[in-house]
Amino acid sequence: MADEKKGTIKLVLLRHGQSEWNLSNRFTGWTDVDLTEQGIREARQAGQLLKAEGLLFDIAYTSVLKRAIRTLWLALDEMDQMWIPVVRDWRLNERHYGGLQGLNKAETAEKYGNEQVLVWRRSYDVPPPVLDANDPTHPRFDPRYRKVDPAKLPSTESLKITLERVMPFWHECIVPHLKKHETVLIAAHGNSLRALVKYLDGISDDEIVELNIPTGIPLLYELDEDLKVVSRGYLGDPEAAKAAAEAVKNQAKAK
Ligand SMILES: O=C(O)[C@@H](CO)OP(=O)(O)O
Repeated sequence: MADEKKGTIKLVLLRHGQSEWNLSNRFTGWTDVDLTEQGIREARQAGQLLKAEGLLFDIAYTSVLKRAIRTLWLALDEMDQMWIPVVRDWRLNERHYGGLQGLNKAETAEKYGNEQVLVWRRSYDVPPPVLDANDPTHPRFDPRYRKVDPAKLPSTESLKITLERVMPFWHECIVPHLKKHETVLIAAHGNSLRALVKYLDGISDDEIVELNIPTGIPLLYELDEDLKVVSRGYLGDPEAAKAAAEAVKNQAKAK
């Protein structure tokens, strides 16, 4: 239900709650791990914050990975809005982490150095090492992607490559709803959301290195008619959001 036509347009970006591989500190990417107990609590708390904000969503979008899908369900459940239309699309998936998927982040930093790992994790256009196309975990063997053009299925992705698949989905599928003044919720992942935030906030390729998105804290945008950002901010305690983003940043440091 559109908010008053003259008011700002509301968009919420929500990173999934803590996943099993966030807990074990492993590069996750397209690996379909579930939420931990803490992740479930985070998703429910996110729903409570959205409820307290009085948001009534018209449509929600998520990836085809269960940590984001379940986060969306739990948040919608808290708001008693499980009835809204939900679109799942692979283009909102986490960035594909290539050959790093499954490796422990701190151990990888010990082996290759903090700087190399920072480049792999946060540089704009340097992709991590590729995942062998014959590796059984390659997306081309996963039935959920059977209708995706195999040429589009990644073996690794930089943030730039991620952005290049997220943005067409944004323009084709999400923008038309925002233009109708609908209130939109996107439950996705650290790096697919970094790509969107980079675009919305006009963050440069260099500055994006510093941006980390915490799990399970809704980021509310208010947009004008041209979908330019009027305001943005995490719901709830701003200090908690800052501390959680700092913790994400420090996950991949050698001990
Ligand atoms: O492992 C991943 O897929 C992502 C998100 O958890 O990690 P990072 O924050 O290191 O990009």
